Amino acid sequence: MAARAQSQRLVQHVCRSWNFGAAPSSQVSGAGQGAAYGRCVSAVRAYAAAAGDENIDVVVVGGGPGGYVAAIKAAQLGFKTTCVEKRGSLGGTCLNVGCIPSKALLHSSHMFHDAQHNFAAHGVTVTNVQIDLPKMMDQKNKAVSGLTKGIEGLFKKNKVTYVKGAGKITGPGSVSVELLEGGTKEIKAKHIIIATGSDVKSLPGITIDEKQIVSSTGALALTEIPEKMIVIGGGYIGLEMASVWGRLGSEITVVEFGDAIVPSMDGEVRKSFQRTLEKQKMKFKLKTKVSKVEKSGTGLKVTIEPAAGGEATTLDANVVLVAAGRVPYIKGLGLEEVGVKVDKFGRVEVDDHFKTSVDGIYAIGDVIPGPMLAHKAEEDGVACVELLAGKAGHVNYDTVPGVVYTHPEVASVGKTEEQVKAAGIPYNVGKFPFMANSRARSIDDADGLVKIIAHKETDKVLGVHIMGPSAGEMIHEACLALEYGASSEDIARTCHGHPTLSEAVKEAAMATYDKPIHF
Ligand SMILES: Cc1cc2nc3c(=O)[nH]c(=O)nc-3n(C[C@H](O)[C@H](O)[C@H](O)COP(=O)(O)OP(=O)(O)OC[C@H]3O[C@@H](n4cnc5c(N)ncnc54)[C@H](O)[C@@H]3O)c2cc1C
Ligand SMILES: NC(=O)c1ccc[n+]([C@@H]2O[C@H](COP(=O)([O-])OP(=O)(O)OC[C@H]3O[C@@H](n4cnc5c(N)ncnc54)[C@H](O)[C@@H]3O)[C@@H](O)[C@H]2O)c1
Repeated sequence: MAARAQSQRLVQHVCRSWNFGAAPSSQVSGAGQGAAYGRCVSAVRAYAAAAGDENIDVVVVGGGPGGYVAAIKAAQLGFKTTCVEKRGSLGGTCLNVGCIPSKALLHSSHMFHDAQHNFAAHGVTVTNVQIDLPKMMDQKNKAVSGLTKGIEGLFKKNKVTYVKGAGKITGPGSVSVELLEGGTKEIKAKHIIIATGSDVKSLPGITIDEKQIVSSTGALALTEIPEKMIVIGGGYIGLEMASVWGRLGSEITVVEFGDAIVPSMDGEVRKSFQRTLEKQKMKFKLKTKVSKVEKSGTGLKVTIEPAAGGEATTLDANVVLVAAGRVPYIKGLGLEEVGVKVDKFGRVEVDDHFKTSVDGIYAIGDVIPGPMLAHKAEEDGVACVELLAGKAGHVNYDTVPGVVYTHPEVASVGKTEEQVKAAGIPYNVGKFPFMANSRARSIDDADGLVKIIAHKETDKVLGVHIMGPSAGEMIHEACLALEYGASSEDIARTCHGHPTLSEAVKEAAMATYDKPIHF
């Protein structure tokens, strides 16, 4: 605040001394003079902006979960920090067009579906359940704007300078920002952190218009419920958005190139998950690719063919969602000019201290290798600035959980059974179904299981996979177990509250090294 007031006084002083009149608000002496003063203020401000900020310790390019968390942590560690973001709001993909709006719509659509199909079994009768889509979207937008503004508040609280504009690295220690309000700003800093995230992977022959042929961004803002929706890609985005629109009444077909949905998931859990989604009326076309999407009247004609090649067929749809993965976003950053190396997938190459190939330039989050997840980006951000501060920052990518927020949710951490087998590690498996869990039965939401994989000789937990209600909340005791090198017996002998869904984790652990009680 003091710096701002000081610069305000400086601008007034320069304009008065240049005889452009007085500040119109304080000493009004004619419209002409006021306008001249205004022009002078703008000119001096533009000059000051172009002259730039010196003596910055850390400049973070990108204000997503990686970038904004890195900026806050850097400021907390005593670095003079600036964060450059070109979107016009903080929070990146996650808060604006990713995690948050998708979870808002998943929750709203789940409530609608529950009211229609599940309330009656609990003796709650509701008739004529309706969807007010604009209101549903309003609630989503409110959640997004509240959270993005909250980050601006955190920046103020932690004294992070927020520069709105597109940053380009012009050399080690130099970032030139094309300001959203016009003009440019030069920033000189000791350390530059690239946190520019990722963007939708486009597919040949398919042009996204964000109305009928949409990426996740368009799928989060449809103004009508499509009668038929084709989802290209049976991964995280595909299945979450398919759940949203399927629950609201769309007929869903998921076209997946691979021979299974969510390829990173444990095979047994994935099979069970697919069966559950099929019960929810989702249709799957595996080992299939979409080669073309054309407009046909008011709808779309979608050409599909076997992934391995073969005869093409067509499907009709009102909306096609392209959800075949995301790619790192480095457009306009000037990486090639400054010599920052990227790998063949376009990811910025970093060492285990987040250092790029150029001294003083670091990278974190979706733009570097590793799972493209918000919590991983945040951990990268914290570890990166801790290392800059001479501390021991580290992220263990083997214990980053993955959660698909469908219903039931699927959450996992560590190795799948396939991975353990392929690595030739001797192992035990323990499983426990939610059908045998008293809490799941009492709330009539018992689809799914907990599966634990532990080393056969040491009993050390290697992987935990949960499909069930609130799996995304339950997975964290497994993350802790993996972080601390716990055994399945450690989990089993830990007292769990009753009746809770988490007791299924305890029982699965009992089944891993011994026997469960309730199954
Ligand atoms: C629909 C959807 C749902 C998702 N749901 C989840 C979920 O539930 N859980 C989860 O963990 N992950 C989820 N993700 C993934 C998650 O959003 C990303 O992993 C996370 O946002 C990555 O954070 P980041 O900071 O690396 O990048 P981003 O969040 O992409 O942020 C990068 C920011 O940098 C800005 N930027 C880019 N270039 C420049 C430049 N030159 N100058 C200034 N600014 C620039 C961009 O505008 C952007 O705001 C989801 C993604 C999508 C698309
Ligand atoms: N809940 C969450 O944490 C969450 C939610 C959404 C997104 N995300 C993140 O965003 C990233 C992107 O999500 P996504 O679902 O787009 O990617 P994804 O990698 O999860 O899934 C993409 C799927 O598309 C398939 N595919 C690829 N090319 C294809 C083609 N031509 N035709 C048909 N199928 C094809 C792949 O085999 C894969 O199954 C994810 O990697 C994830 O990290 C996370």
